Parts: sequence; structure tokens; C-alpha cells
Amino acid sequence: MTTNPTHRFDHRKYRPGPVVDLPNRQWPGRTIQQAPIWASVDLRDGNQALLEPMDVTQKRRFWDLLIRLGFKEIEVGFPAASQPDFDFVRWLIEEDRIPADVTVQVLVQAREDLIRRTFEALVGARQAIVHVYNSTSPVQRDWVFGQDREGIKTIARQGAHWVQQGARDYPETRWTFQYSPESFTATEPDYALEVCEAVLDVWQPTPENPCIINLPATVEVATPNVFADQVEWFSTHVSRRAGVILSVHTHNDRGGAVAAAELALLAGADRVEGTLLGNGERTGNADLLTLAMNLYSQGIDPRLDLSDPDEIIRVCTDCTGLTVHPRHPWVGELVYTAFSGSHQDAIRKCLSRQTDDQPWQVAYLPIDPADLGRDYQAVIRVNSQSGKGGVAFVLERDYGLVLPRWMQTELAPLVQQASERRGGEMDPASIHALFRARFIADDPQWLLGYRLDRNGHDVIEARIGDRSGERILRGEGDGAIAAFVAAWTAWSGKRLRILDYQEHAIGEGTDAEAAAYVQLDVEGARITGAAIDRDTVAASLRAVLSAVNRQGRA
Ligand SMILES: CC(=O)SCCNC(=O)CCNC(=O)[C@H](O)C(C)(C)COP(=O)(O)OP(=O)(O)OC[C@H]1O[C@@H](n2cnc3c(N)ncnc32)[C@H](O)[C@@H]1OP(=O)(O)O
Ligand SMILES: CC(C)C(=O)C(=O)O
Repeated sequence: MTTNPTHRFDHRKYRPGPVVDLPNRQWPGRTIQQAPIWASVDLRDGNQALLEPMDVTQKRRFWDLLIRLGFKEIEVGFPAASQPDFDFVRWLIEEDRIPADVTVQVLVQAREDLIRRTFEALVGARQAIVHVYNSTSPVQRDWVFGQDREGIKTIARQGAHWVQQGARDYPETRWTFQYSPESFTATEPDYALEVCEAVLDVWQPTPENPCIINLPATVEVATPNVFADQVEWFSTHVSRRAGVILSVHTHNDRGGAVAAAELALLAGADRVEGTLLGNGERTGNADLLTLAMNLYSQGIDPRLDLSDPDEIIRVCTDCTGLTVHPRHPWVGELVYTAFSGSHQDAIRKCLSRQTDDQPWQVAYLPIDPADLGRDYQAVIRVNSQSGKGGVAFVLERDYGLVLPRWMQTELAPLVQQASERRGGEMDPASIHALFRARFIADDPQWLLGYRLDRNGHDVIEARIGDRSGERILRGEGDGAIAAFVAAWTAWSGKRLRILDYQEHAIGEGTDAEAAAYVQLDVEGARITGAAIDRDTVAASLRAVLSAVNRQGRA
């Protein structure tokens, strides 16, 4: 091959994969209405892709997880290929670990000795899927198998025959046959169909006794719409369609395994093979967890119980040794976390309006994190990209403080500066400390006590302490604060005016406290203050004192 001498990165080295001419394609006009048949291949495709394949204990643990999640079809290995796989299948059967509604599936090449051994592994199973495959693409035909089209078709036909024969030898098991034209997406569609038809001619499936034809994107070579076209073309051209369960098995080489599987469902597929979190050869298989959550988020029952993703992650990472990216769809550690200010603001506003009886509609949160056992602690985290909405959310969520907008506006830049200085996240305690340091000032004057006479018109006597002693201030007005401001003005001779005032309870019952926030005009300067006290009136008087103290300091 000649390459451009100046460019080692030369796109002319590659060609696009095959496409189907399908002008009347139907799949773009459809939507997914229900969950497909899920088939987990974690213990086979996932396992064969690991540097260190799972040991027996890990396989058992993974199996238990798959059963708990509700998988009904599980490919458990390639028992003819290795003793551990064989032993695992025997363990499942002999220890009666396969629930009555679950079918194990095993993979085997179209080779007679391997197929015979596969049936030996399955002796005593109530039901099982025997999955036979051979590769069909031009490069596999020419360079790997050294066979022409007829030769490859013969391998498939013989494989189908040996599988049928093996099943006849063990009639006590309810058998389902599965065939995969491996490298389907890189195979000429009419030829892939021809090979599958040869297999179907042997198996003669019927609606009562169907077989599975599994179309693999063994290597993902095109955009997902091309795969959808291939699947729709196959689905509408294959004979005995009612006797065929059409399955897909996508890989993620281009990052489109999930999308390809979804479009394949639109195109007529009934079943999807994949793995939890997308483990599998090279870039992995279609991630069934993502696929199922995609359905769930559209209001479709995924028919898998994914309510405890942390347990799924724990088992998967323990068994595969692979980590989960913090931004992994639906379950990554950061996927329900917003750092940026406008997102936080929107989330806070939506969460405050969302009620249990409404369909979920919270901006930036496609599902309720609580459905996956994620709490709201993680939803909003504050760093230098955050704004007042996020700061307010954290103070309300963790400290019950509902700051007025004018106080949020004053606090947010301080948090941002602190975060910039720190070079990272501001934890809730630090934000709270900043709030207290900024707005709550019990020095140089503090409230020692008060007496309030509320006979129509409010009259207050407030006992104020400072470093030189204490004094009583008296005033009256319409409400305790107005009376206190009047007392303060009279004593200090300073012009004091309340611009805004808000208060609320923190907590409930005997432990409840009151938070008060005040915005004053002191001698023409706008100044804010806050206080928290068990007593509502004390909180408001102390908030005024905080503002006055802050003004004095300034
Ligand atoms: C896309 C997928 O993921 S398919 C699944 C792949 N998984 C695995 O391969 C894991 C398990 N496999 C194995 O451990 C081994 O391949 C075994 C034990 C099954 C077989 O081992 P070996 O017989 O030593 O063979 P190896 O795999 O090297 O042999 C390939 C031979 O099988 C033939 N072959 C490969 N696949 C198939 C098939 N599906 N059907 C029929 N023959 C096949 C090849 O043409 C080659 O034949 P040759 O020896 O005449 O050239
Ligand atoms: C055996 C088949 C289904 C496979 O794993 C693949 O083609 O990726």
C-alpha cells in the first residue's frame, strides 16, 4: 500500500463498510414501545475480553447479580473452549442454580467436536440455548478461513446440523437454537441472508418452536443508521420470520453500540445481547444498563430491576477489575451533579416545584436520581463555575437556610473567590462558614435580652451588651423590628431604615430555630445581616444588630 509520505495519518487507508439500499426504510418513523428480550453476555463476551477472566467465585457472584436484576436469558460461557466454563455450566445445573424462568445460553463454533462437548456440558438442563456461529465477511472468508461463499455457507449449515443432532441426543432438555453470522455488518447483506437461510433450512423454525438469528456488529464499522438498515432489510427478507427471534449483538468500536441496538429495535429486532456497563471485546458490547435506563427514562418498563446501580457497579468492578467512568450514562458518580451556575439555578427552581404526582420534569436531570438510590447531596456541588443558585441550594439542603435573593447575590461571589483561591470544590461546611462570617456579627454589640409589649402598638426594651457594659434601648413601632430600629436610631442618632426583611423556621418542633435576614439602609449605605436563634424575635433583633455591627466595622 502506498501512503502519503508527509502524512502518517492517512485516511485513504480505509474504506466505508457495506450499506444496504433501502429507500422505503420504515424504522425512522417508529418509536420503541416496549423492552426487548434482554440477553446478558457478560459471562461470555464480557469474560473473554478480560485480561484475567473471572474465576469461579466471580462468575457465581455475577450470575447471582444477573438473576437478581431479572435477566431471563444469560450466555454463561463457551463450555467447549475451557474447563472453567464447562465446570461453571455444570455447577449451575447440578446445584440447581437456574431459576425455572431463566434460560442459559452457551456459545460454540461450528465444529462437530466442540458442539458435542457443548451438549455434554448442558446435560440435565431444563432448557438451554445453543448458540453456534461462524464468520461470513469477505476478509474472514478470504484471509481467515480461506473459503469461498459456498464453503462458509457449508460451515454454517453443518454447524446447524450438528447442533440439531446434539439436541436429539438429549431430548429431556427444551432446546432453542441460535445462529450468528459473525461479522454480519461487514458482510454483503444478501450473502449474510443466504447463509442464515441455509441454517433455517436445517432447523425449520416455526412460531411454536422458534430459533434465534443473532445479527452481530462484531466490529462496529458504520453509523447506527446503517446497522438499522441492515437489520430492517434482513427482517423483511428473511423467510419464516414468525419463527425467527431476531436478535442483535452490537459492539462499541465507534462508540455507537447503544444507539445501534436502539435503532435495530426500531428496525425489527426482538432481542438485544449486551453486557452490564458495556464490558466486552475491545471497546465493549452494548451496555444493557444504559439501554434499559434509556427506556425507563421514556416511561417504558425496562423489565430489569436497576434500582440499586451501586450494587451493580460493585459486582461488575469486583468481577471484571474494570472501573466505571464517573460520567458513565445514568450511573456514573458525577452524572447527577451540576457544578455550573445556570444549571444549578434551574435544578433548584424545578426541584422546588416538582411534586410526586406530576410527571418528572426537572431541567438537566432526565430522571429522578432518587430512583437509582442517589440522593440530592450530589446533585449540586459548588466550585468556581457555580452561581448563587448552587450556593443557595447547598445552604438550604444542608443547613435549612433559605437565603433571600439579595443575600444570595452578595454571598455567591465570595464563594466563587474562595473556590478560585482553593482551586476546587467548596464543600457545604465551607460555604456555611463563609455565610456566617459574612452576615452574622455579634460583635462589638450583642443582644442580651429584650421585653416586648404587644398591646396594639409594639414597645420594646432591648438589653444590649458591648465591651464597656450594657444598656437598655427603648423604642416603639409597628412590629418588633420597627420598634427596635426606632430604639436604635434614637440612641445612636444614625439614620436607619429597613429595606427588606425575611425570616423562616429551621427544622420543626422543639428543636426548631428561626433564621432572620435583614437588609438595612444605614446612613445611605445598604448593609445586610443575619441571625439564627431559638426565638423568632431575638433572631430578627440580632439580624438588625449584625447589619449594624457590620456597618460599624466597615
Ligand atoms: C466474535 C466472538 O467473540 S466469537 C467468540 C470468540 N471466543 C473465543 O474464541 C473464546 C474461546 N475459544 C477458544 O478458546 C478456542 O478458539 C477454542 C478452544 C474454541 C478452539 O481452539 P483451537 O482449536 O486451538 O483453535 P483456534 O481458535 O486457534 O482455531 C481456529 C480454527 O477454528 C476455525 N474456526 C474459528 N471459528 C470457527 C467457527 N465459528 N466455526 C468453525 N470453525 C471455526 C478457524 O478457521 C481455525 O481453523 P484452522 O485451524 O483450520 O485454521
Ligand atoms: C459470537 C458473536 C455473537 C459475537 O460475539 C460477535 O460477533 O461479536
